[in-house]
Amino acid sequence: MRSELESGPTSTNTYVRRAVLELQCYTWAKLPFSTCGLNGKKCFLVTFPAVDLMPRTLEGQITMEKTPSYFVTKEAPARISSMSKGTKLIVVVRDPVTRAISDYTQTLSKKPDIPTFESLTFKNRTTGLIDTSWSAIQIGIYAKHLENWLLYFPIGQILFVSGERLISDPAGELGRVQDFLGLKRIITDKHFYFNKTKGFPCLKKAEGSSKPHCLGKTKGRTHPDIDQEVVQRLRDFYRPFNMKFYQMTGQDFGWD
Ligand SMILES: Nc1ncnc2c1ncn2[C@@H]1O[C@H](COP(=O)(O)OS(=O)(=O)O)[C@@H](OP(=O)(O)O)[C@H]1O
Repeated sequence: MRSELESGPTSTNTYVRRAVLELQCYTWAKLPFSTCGLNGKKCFLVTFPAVDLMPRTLEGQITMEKTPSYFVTKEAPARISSMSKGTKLIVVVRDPVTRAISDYTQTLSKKPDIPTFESLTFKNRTTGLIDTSWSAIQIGIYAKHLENWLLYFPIGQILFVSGERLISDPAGELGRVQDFLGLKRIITDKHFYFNKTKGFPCLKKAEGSSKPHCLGKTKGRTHPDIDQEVVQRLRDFYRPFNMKFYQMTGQDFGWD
């Protein structure tokens, strides 16, 4: 079985699915590698007994699975590697400060009573000590998570997609994804238009339809205003980790 795993915005998955339109594409958007206690293929099959019933991935087909939390799940690399060492991994990353605020905004939309972003950020506001145990902060330490993956996968088997460029140059970024997956470049500039109201690119035509397709209502939520001193403190906190991440991936994401 040849499989690809993707961690990051759901819509990237949608775009990739369009890129593999001519191929058969299965998507299992569940958590087989992060939630069950067993290893590798066994773990996958326990969570997905139906996998046995599915046709095998044949030449010319791609099997995809998409779960954002894999990238930060300690057990995921070993489990995935033990199921299929050749799995290609795609991770969408964005500025960790914006990511933290976005994460907080999403939680706030579900639980309006949570404390402020500023109070959750610090262990001690006076000393400026950041609370790295808060998941919104912890997830953005990409270099640390990547170290864990590199114990099981070579760096060339992981593609890092820039969340920022996915907005400013979707076709360019999707071009990299198509190349990485060994696909013909089907998705190009002509498939997108920029929707100013949404602030995101949209597909001119949705899959199997003649109508445009934009991101859903829950994407691109307005972020709350955060105290600029706190934002600066977070920028300082992430800088060394970002630099290490650029070094490890050989890509400058331009987050400073
Ligand atoms: N295509 C594309 N390009 C750039 N950015 C994108 C894209 N799709 C989703 N997003 C942004 O990613 C944030 C989380 O999105 P998702 O809800 O899809 O992620 S998740 O799969 O639920 O984790 C969310 O961030 P916020 O805008 O801060 O809420 C999305 O807007």
